[in-house]
Amino acid sequence: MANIQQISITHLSFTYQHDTNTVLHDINVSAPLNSIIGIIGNHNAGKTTLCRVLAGIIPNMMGGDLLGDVHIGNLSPTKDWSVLNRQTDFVLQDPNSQLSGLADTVADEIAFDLLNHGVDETTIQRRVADVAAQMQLTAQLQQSPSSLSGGQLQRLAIATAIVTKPGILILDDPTSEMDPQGRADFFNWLATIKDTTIFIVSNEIDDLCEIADRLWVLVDGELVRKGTSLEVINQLNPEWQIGTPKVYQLAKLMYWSLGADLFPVNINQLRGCVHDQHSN
Ligand SMILES: Nc1ncnc2c1ncn2[C@@H]1O[C@H](COP(=O)(O)OP(=O)(O)OP(=O)(O)O)[C@@H](O)[C@H]1O
Repeated sequence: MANIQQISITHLSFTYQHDTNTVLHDINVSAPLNSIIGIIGNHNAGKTTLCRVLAGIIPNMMGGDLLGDVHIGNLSPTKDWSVLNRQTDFVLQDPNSQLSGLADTVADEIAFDLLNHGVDETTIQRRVADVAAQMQLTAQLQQSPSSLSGGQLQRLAIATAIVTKPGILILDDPTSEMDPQGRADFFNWLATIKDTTIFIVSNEIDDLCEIADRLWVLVDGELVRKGTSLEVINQLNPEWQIGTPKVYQLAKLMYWSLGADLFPVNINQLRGCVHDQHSN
C-alpha cells in the first residue's frame, strides 16, 4: 500500500523504445511529499527522463521498457495518470515548446489553462495578475509572447504552470536563460512555495543548496547519492565531476567545519560555523 505522505521510487529502470541503452538503472529513493527535491548529475545522466517518469509522460506519451514502481503519495504516474496529470505541471527545458502558440498576449497565455478549466473571468483576471507579479511579468502582460527575452519566456512558462496551483511541480532546468538577478529572484520565490511537491533539475548548485530539502544525484542513469544537500555535497565523488557550492569550497579552504568533517553547503550553515569559530 502506498504511503500517502511519501514520494517513493522502487527498482525503477527505463529504456526508450527502439533503443538498447538503459537510461535509468534500478533507482530506489523516497522523500516526504511537499518537499523541494533538487535533481543534479552529469550530462545525459537521465535527469529529464526521470522527470518524464515522475510526470507520467513516460510511459503514457513516450513509450519504452519501464520497470519498477513510482508513487507520489497514493498516486502512481503509470496507473493514475489522469488524476495525477490534473495535479501536476511540468516546466520543460525549452519554454517555447510548452507555450500554446495561440495567445496574442502574455496575459492570454497565462490564462489559457484556466480558460480550458472553465474558471470564471474574475478569478482568471485575479490569478493572472497574481502570477504575473510573482514572475515579474506585470509590465509585459499586454505584449506578445514572441517579443519576450529567453529569461522572460522561461518565467512565462513557469507562470503558465503555476497559475492552476498544481500540487506537484516539475521544473527541468528552469533558469538556464535567466540573468543572475532573474535567477536569484526565481530561487527566492521558489523557497516561499508551500504545500507543493517540487522536483527541480538544475546546475545552479549554490541556489539548490539554499532551498532544496533533498538532493538526488544521477550519474549515467544511476542514483549515486540521495539525502540532504549537506550529506550529499559532503559525499560527492570527484570522478563524477559535479560542481560544489562556493560556500562549501570556501569552508573547506578555511577549514570551517560543522564537525565530523562535514563542511557547510549554504549561507545559514556557514554563518553557524563561522559564529562557532569566533566564540571558541
Ligand atoms: N526521446 C528519447 N528517445 C531516445 N533516447 C532518449 C530520448 N530522450 C533522451 N534520450 C537519451 O536518454 C539519455 C538521458 O537523457 P536525458 O535527457 O534524460 O539526460 P539529462 O541528464 O537530462 O541530460 P542533460 O544534462 O544533457 O539535459 C541520453 O542518452 C539521451 O540521448
